[in-house]
Amino acid sequence: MVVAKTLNKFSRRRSFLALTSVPAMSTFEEPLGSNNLLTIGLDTEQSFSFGAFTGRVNKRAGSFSNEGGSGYSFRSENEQNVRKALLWGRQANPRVFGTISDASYTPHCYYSSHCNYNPARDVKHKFFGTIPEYVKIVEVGPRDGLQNEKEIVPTSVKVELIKMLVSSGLPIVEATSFVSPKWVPQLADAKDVIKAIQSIGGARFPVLTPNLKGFEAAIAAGAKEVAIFAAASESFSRSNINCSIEDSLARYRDVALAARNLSIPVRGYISCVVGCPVEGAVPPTKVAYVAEELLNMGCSEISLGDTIGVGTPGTISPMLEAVMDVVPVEKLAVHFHDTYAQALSNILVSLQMGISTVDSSVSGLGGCPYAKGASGNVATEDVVYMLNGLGVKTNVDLRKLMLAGDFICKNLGRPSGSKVSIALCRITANASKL
Ligand SMILES: CC(C)(COP(=O)([O-])OP(=O)([O-])OC[C@H]1O[C@@H](n2cnc3c(N)ncnc32)[C@H](O)[C@@H]1OP(=O)([O-])[O-])[C@@H](O)C(=O)NCCC(=O)NCCSC(=O)C[C@@](C)(O)CC(=O)[O-]
Repeated sequence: MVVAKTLNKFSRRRSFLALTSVPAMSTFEEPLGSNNLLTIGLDTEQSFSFGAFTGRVNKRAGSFSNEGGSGYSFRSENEQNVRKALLWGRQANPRVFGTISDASYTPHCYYSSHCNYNPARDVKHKFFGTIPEYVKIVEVGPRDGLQNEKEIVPTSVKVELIKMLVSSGLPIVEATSFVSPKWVPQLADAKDVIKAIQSIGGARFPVLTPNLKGFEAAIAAGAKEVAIFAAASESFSRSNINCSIEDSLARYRDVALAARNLSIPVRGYISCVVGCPVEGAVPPTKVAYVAEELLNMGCSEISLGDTIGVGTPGTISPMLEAVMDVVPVEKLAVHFHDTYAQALSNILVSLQMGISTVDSSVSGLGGCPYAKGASGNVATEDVVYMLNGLGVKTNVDLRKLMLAGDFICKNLGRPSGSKVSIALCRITANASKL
């Protein structure tokens, strides 16, 4: 009810960007949007290749035979059978925690379809017409994702991860934090990380700075953007940064002023925007208060963090509504942890309310050291998949992103926290058995 009311209000108040065109599904890892389901089978010829094997699709059986010997690819005149073989074949197969390699998960593995007439567009417009055409994804894996890791991740691995994330098309990769190494030992190499990524072009690399000391160290190392992090809960503020909300805002005013003098953009975070591990529910008015303070001190963007992942669309939407009364929607970002599997629903409702910046972490890495029980951030792969399904542009290449996820998961010795990544690895493994 609250959500519906909120959305109606937004529909009336804002001139939303309509999704006038739906991009053709160009790769088989793309989700099936409603438009595709209704227009399946429109193509005349499809091809699918995996390295060096060539086979032919048996239309009736939905399988294919090797015809090229040395090759590994197949071509079909009938999209429907290929799609069935690839997309539904996974259901019959056992659970596979496949790993991705350049050879098996290859850029030249493709599957195309073109939709000429799309009767689903009206439906899409009705329910999703308020969603922005482009969403900026802020990748927080190297910072939020790793800060809680017990085993120290080598600097070289962090740097390689950042490179891979940038090469997937992510425009912003939060690289590290200039915080006390006694508090967050994992990020004690912040200076080295920033120095090592200086030559990487094509993305921005903000870093967290809790005070002037951190800010000065970050700038000296070569950081060109910083983020400050307040909380909407008094208890969390004290456990995270060892001071009250008011004291933190005073510190951050100093940081923001120093940043302005150097023309350094400052992002502001607010943690515990709907719930706090100590205090429980957090009222939207408190979040709005901190957001306004951060805006007034000069933050160019304010990221609203559901640190312990307890929010649902029912609590996220009134919180957003309160914040939007004091901060322009284009300056807001959402930052959801997925503890209760609510993150994608919360992102969807945020997009419907006009938010166009979403934080996420590759492979769902993460958790705050000062929020007991908080699990990882929403996985970037899952966010990209959902946005692809909605026809929203991100400019992120899902395959390259999955390679980055695979790289860091192997280094951490654990499976991916991205459901999309796990599912697509299964498809790849199945396809390679065909
Ligand atoms: C904020 C402080 C520094 C206060 O820490 P403190 O102990 O209150 O500070 P202090 O001023 O008393 O200094 C104590 C020692 O720390 C040093 N120090 C002081 N500042 C720095 C600095 N910048 N860099 C390096 N060293 C520093 C300082 O020099 C001194 O060293 P000593 O004399 O004992 O050798 C500390 O509490 C801290 O570092 N906390 C880390 C908090 C953190 O990183 N939390 C995780 C990130 S926030 C988050 O994850 C939430 C978010 C953003 O993702 C959104 C969401 O999910 O909701």
